Formats: sequence, structure tokens, C-alpha cells
Amino acid sequence: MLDFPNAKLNLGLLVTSKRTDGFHNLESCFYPVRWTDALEILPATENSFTTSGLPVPGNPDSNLCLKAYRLLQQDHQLPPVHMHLHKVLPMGAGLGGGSSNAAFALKMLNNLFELKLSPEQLENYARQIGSDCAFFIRNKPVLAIERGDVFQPIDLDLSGYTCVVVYPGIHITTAEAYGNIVPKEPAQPLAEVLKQDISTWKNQLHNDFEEALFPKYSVLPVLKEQLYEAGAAYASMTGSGSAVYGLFKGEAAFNLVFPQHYLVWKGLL
Ligand SMILES: C[C@@](CO)(OP(=O)(O)O)[C@H](O)COP(=O)(O)OP(=O)(O)OC[C@H]1O[C@@H](n2ccc(N)nc2=O)[C@H](O)[C@@H]1O
Ligand SMILES: Nc1ncnc2c1ncn2[C@@H]1O[C@H](COP(=O)(O)OP(=O)(O)O)[C@@H](O)[C@H]1O
Repeated sequence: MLDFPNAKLNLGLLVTSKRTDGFHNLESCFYPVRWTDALEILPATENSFTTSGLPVPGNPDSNLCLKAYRLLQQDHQLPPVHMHLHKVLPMGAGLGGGSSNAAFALKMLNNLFELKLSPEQLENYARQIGSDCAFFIRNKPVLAIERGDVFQPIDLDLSGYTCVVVYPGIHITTAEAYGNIVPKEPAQPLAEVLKQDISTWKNQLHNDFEEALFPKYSVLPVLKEQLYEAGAAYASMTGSGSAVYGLFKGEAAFNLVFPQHYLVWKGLL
């Protein structure tokens, strides 16, 4: 079985308070985009895991795809599998690639071995892997609250917009980014801001991580400004960075040029 775990963008990200479990409460719109890895899972005589494409840091044994397999195996008799991950999505980018890989592994194992788990049950497994992971089970635009793993429906349709995502090669760990942030009560609930016309977002839809990380990584505000100068209706860093994206009306004609080592994706939302 072959599938294509996709990235997410955060449209606004408000870190509102620190929790007693060490995590932070947040408000963010999670929006899926079609920039993808490829994940193959095949029944096998013994368990194995291989990767290709971008090198994935860390011990392969701690890869989130294997964490997903082991988690399901605690409650279900899973036969051995061979998993192959072809890594395209940059890591430490705020695109949620690792969480997406794990959520797709849960969904694929559920289908392959006919476990008949519901989306709610799969989300409960995903929450044990990471805060972002549950979003990728249903993979639809939502307003995420609490730890980023509780979802409210949102009426937001950006189809017709073209998105450009730029990763400047700076790996920012999520824990480091949260460590640099001072939570604050939002001036306006994120859901209210998202209801307004996109032309108001530039001044009203904020990612709180920008304030903490832009002074440290000066290329990030420059990239954001470049996207606005190229005609973006809205531009922002996604998640805890370092990827920055711009949303353009229609198939905008723009000739953005970035340094060769940057990873860039352009596609329709
Ligand atoms: C910032 C966000 C926004 O979508 O995404 P990324 O930029 O990582 O993609 C998420 O909150 C990242 O979620 P995720 O990457 O799954 O984080 P986890 O593995 O659960 O946690 C990694 C570390 O981040 C911190 N953390 C994470 C989530 C949260 N709500 N509060 C936190 O304080 C904790 O220090 C935790 O130990
Ligand atoms: N399948 C995986 N794909 C990517 N990263 C993984 C995976 N499994 C574990 N990781 C670890 O998670 C880290 C964060 O990756 P990722 O989730 O893509 O970034 P982000 O948290 O910025 O969205 C990586 O640097 C790597 O150490």
C-alpha cells in the first residue's frame, strides 16, 4: 500500500497559556497542503524500515512511523511489515511532516489489516505520538485548540489561492521554539480574525512564534517581505518555523528567485 503524507500550514498561531503538563494551549487554523512525502507499507516476513530522499535525523528505530506501528501493536495483532519512507518535506520547518508520516502510518495499517478503527480511535492513537499528529487523521482545515489536538470546525475556503512555501534551511526544533515564547491572551479570538476578508489578515492574523524567532533568524522577516512584495495577499511563518509561506490570488504570475539551497514548493490550495 502506497500513500502520500502531506504537509500542513498554520494560518495564525496564538500561544495563549502554559499548561500544568508542560505543554502550551494554543489557537491555530491547521490547513493541509499537497506538498508530500511517500510512504509504502507492505506485509513482510519480518519488520524493517528504510528511507530515501532527504536524510531523516535521529535513530531510524525512533522514527515516528515505527512509533505508530508499535502503538497499534500494543492493542492489535499486527503481522510484520516493511515500511519505506521517501522524505521530501523539510524537517524542523513547521510543516508537520513527521506527524503526518505517523498519522498516515496509523491510517494505512488500519486499512491494510482491516482493524476497523474509527477516525476518533485513530485520533486517540495519534495524540499519543505528538500534538500535531491527530490533525492529519481527517486532514481537513480546522481550528485547533488546547494542545493543538482538539478541533473545532471552521468555515474557510481558500480554494483558488496559490501557495508558495519557502524553507531557508534553518532547522528549528519545536521544543526550542516554545522555550522562547511568552504566552499571552489574544486581543481577538483567532476564529473572529479568520472570518474577516483576507486583506485584513496582514495586520490581524499573527503567528506568535514570529516575534520570538524573527530577531534571531533575520532571513525569515526578509522572506516574508519578499512574498508580500511579490503580491501575496497574506504571508506568514508556519508553526514554529522556519518555513515561510505566501498565499496568492489565482495563478499569480510572479518571478520570485531564492538561493539554490532553499526548498520551495508552489501549488494550489
Ligand atoms: C508548533 C506546532 C504548531 O502546529 O507545530 P510545528 O511547528 O512543530 O510543526 C505544534 O504545536 C507542535 O506540535 P508537535 O510538533 O506535534 O509537538 P510535540 O511533539 O507534541 O511536542 C514537542 C515539544 O513542543 C512543546 N509543545 C508542543 C505542543 C504544545 N501545544 N505545547 C508545547 O509546549 C513541548 O515542549 C514538547 O515537548
Ligand atoms: N518520519 C519522520 N519524518 C520526519 N521527522 C521525523 C520522523 N520521525 C521522527 N522525526 C524527527 O522529528 C523531527 C521534526 O520533524 P518534523 O515533524 O518534520 O518537523 P516540524 O516539527 O518542524 O513540523 C525531525 O528532525 C526528526 O528528528
